[in-house]
Amino acid sequence: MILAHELTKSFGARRVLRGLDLAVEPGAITLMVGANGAGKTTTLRILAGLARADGGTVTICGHDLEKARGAALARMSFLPQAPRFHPRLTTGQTARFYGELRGRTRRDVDAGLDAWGVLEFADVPTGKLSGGLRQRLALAVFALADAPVLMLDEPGLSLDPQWRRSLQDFLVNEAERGRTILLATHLLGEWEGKADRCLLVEHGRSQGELPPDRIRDCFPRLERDAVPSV
Ligand SMILES: Nc1ncnc2c1ncn2[C@@H]1O[C@H](COP(=O)(O)OP(=O)(O)OP(=O)(O)O)[C@@H](O)[C@H]1O
Repeated sequence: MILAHELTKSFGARRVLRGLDLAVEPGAITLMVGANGAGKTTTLRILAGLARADGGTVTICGHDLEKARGAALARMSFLPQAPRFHPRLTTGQTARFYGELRGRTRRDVDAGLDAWGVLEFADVPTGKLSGGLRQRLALAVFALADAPVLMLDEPGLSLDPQWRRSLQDFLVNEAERGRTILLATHLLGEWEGKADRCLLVEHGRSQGELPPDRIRDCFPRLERDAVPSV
């Protein structure tokens, strides 16, 4: 379970989060949608412990992210919007590094690379992978954590339709296993009818929920940019 209460964050004079609350339940896929600049990435980075909020609290599976940081971080896996790896390390070296951090065997790592179709690139430096292949490596690393809380920032953008479908199947299955899944996306059509909940973020605040089977109809303004005023 992910709980956030009254999150605030500013970059200089720009107030990006203005008291954002959210509660994300286990056993479901919860989308976070909103216009460009609404604050989705900022929220996810705070929830993942990569950025500090100016105010508010975050709890991951009952562990306060400030007071019990290690316990909270150990229960989550985060896929950033543009994952970056050391360009000279190979796909296999990269996955094994993260696998070791999470206590996975070499066999688990290879199975993960295979599941995401990148085992055949195990000896290729990550700097030479295409964008989609790099994203599939990132997904393999993300999945290796086998964490109860999964957070993803626009995971499908660089994937071809077949792998976007595989990603969806993976997340539906993880939700059925009881994982807590929070995913920021603009690919609304793909998730209609697949996600369980859809949280709307506008101008750094939660603005309620959209029906998960009619997301596009309910929020046509997502087509436009809407950068919050300072
Ligand atoms: N490091 C930063 N320094 C300054 N401003 C930032 C920084 N990171 C984000 N912002 C600003 O915060 C606002 C929210 O950005 P954020 O990336 O959270 O939005 P988003 O909802 O994820 O948008 P998108 O849909 O375009 O990915 C934007 O106005 C952005 O320019």
